[in-house]
Amino acid sequence: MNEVSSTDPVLDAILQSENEVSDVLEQICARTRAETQKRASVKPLKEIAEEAKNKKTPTRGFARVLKEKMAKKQMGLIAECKKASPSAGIIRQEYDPAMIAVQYENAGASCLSVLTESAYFYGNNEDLKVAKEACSLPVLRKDFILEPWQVYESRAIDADCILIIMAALKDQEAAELVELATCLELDVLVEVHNEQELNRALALDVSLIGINNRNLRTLKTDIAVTQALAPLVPPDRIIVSESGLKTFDDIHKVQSIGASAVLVGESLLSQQNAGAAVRNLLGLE
Ligand SMILES: O=C(O)c1ccccc1NCC(=O)[C@H](O)[C@H](O)COP(=O)(O)O
Repeated sequence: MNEVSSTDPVLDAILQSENEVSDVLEQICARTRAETQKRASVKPLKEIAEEAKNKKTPTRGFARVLKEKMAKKQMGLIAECKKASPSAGIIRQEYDPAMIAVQYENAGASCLSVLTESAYFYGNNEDLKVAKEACSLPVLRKDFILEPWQVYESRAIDADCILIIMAALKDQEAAELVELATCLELDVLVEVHNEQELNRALALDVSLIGINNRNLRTLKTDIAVTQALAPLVPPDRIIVSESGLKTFDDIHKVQSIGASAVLVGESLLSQQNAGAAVRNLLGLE
């Protein structure tokens, strides 16, 4: 779905190479690294680190809210804002993340997820800022976090939580990003798709384990991934089942096998009324 062209020679080279790489995750990560390098040349690490450290407002406690839901045996819903995705194409032609955030919150979502990746999801940092300002929910910055620069940036743009994708990182890189995020009071959702990634994730000092039902190489979703991996997660971690969840039955299924929260985007956003979609999904109407 990558329709974006650039006037930057480094990005142009990446765009050209993307056509030769079949793996979507690799393509997104290559582009994200190039973008981050470019942005870091405009705003050096020292400067973005200062911005992050100077943030006076505390984060909203993303993991805390999900823990509270879990303690009450209620399913936590992380409701996602995104204009588009590689698998779905454009989901919302008229995309208003602030309005969607309000609808999600009023309908009973526990947390928000906002895509900030631009080339494949048509998101940006402003989307996160306006969505956060419009509601009182804690917000996950949904992006491909590969560099410390992006962790500082996440705090600087007022994210409460970041996503770490094990398939995109080496163990040491993941551990360093988690440590930095924790120092900046950001929560971390660590995403896995198979047993090997899960074992690597469990070695990290994080409470939120995201089991992605989507294979990021083929883009296909299958709830059987949560079914297979959830029993391997120790009870002191919070399981978030992610992607491809559409119905109350799906939610019930993953809850019955140990998921305490779900991350849902496309099935909510593809309905006209995102609030009604949340209530239906949670079995509230
Ligand atoms: O959704 C994609 O096509 C995709 C492609 C490549 C990397 C990540 C991708 N999605 C990210 C996600 O995991 C979802 O945004 C999230 O879990 C919500 O999934 P859904 O409810 O299926 O929109």
